[in-house]
Amino acid sequence: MQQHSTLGEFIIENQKQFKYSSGELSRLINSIRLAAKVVNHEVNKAGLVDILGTAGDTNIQGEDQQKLDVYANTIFMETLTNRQIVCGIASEEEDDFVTISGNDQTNNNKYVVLIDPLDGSSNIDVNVSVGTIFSIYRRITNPGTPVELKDFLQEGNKQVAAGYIVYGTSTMLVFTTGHGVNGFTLNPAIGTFYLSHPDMTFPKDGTIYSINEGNYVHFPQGVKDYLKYCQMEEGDRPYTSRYIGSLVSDFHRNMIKGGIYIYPTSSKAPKGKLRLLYECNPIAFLAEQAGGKASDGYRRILDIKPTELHQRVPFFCGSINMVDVAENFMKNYPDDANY
Ligand SMILES: O=P(O)(O)OC[C@H]1O[C@](O)(COP(=O)(O)O)[C@@H](O)[C@@H]1O
Ligand SMILES: [Mg+2]
Ligand SMILES: [Mg+2]
Repeated sequence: MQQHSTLGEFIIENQKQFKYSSGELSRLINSIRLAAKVVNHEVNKAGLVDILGTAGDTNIQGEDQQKLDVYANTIFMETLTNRQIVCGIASEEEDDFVTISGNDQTNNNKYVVLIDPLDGSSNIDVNVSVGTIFSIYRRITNPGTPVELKDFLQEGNKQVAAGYIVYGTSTMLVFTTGHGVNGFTLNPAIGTFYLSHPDMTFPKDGTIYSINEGNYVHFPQGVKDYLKYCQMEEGDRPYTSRYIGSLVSDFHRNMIKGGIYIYPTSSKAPKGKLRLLYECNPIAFLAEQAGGKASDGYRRILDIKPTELHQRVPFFCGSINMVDVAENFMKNYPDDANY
């Protein structure tokens, strides 16, 4: 007999904790749960169906869209649109934000969602775990009026909820509404998410670092110095290098075991690679809610004022003591703070 509470039960039990709890946020998280199950079903049989490889188009960031990027985007967009629970959606795979309006062209809903439908796209074809990342804000324009860009360009510290789904050895949905972080594992036999990881907490320290060292020559000096520190024979070092190449999966492992993930600027990617609004902000919110830390090497990610929908920022995220040490190396090169 299943002892764990289900995600549905957890949402009902904790709804009163949700900011402005009127049931709308619960319905929204429930819809994300539904879309996650549909995408999970397709991910699991990738290789048997025509879902591998590129879709033939590029997104606004010039990346070749994978078929699963497009599929996951369609499922999340349709699921959230059809249920009339959001007033706008921004996605990695959509050039501009999408306004969801009712039959009367207005929308009285309070929330906007920003989403990375499929994270870790380079791993889809090689059967390595991938994910979905979501971030939820309360709109700042008045309900009933058209949604505007400013509803999406809010600082990360204004998020009302954020989370990810990892499609790995098991499928998990991990999220926060600002009251800690909880993880739910999908029981594929009955299609139900169960609370398997209550109150997830980032170990203050760890011995894992995650970075694409293939870009080493392009890294800022502060990052090179930190990597040398990680690899020195001293105390609990050298640390172990682990890099899956899916932000969600690397973050998930580091949150459980302790570790740091870094995607810095480089001469190839002057502003870094990861997108502030639907990758860094939601992951940073989760990290902080679990007792970890997230910055761009200098500033708290959640305090960065966004200026563009698809803007990129450098990302340092993980165990608080490890991020502190990495930042101390970056501080030696203050000019690199102006990326
Ligand atoms: O291959 P690289 O340059 O190391 O980049 C890997 C990083 O890029 C990403 O794949 C970017 O996300 P998308 O796959 O959603 O575009 C991260 O998940 C991952 O951490
Ligand atoms: Mg991504
Ligand atoms: Mg993506």
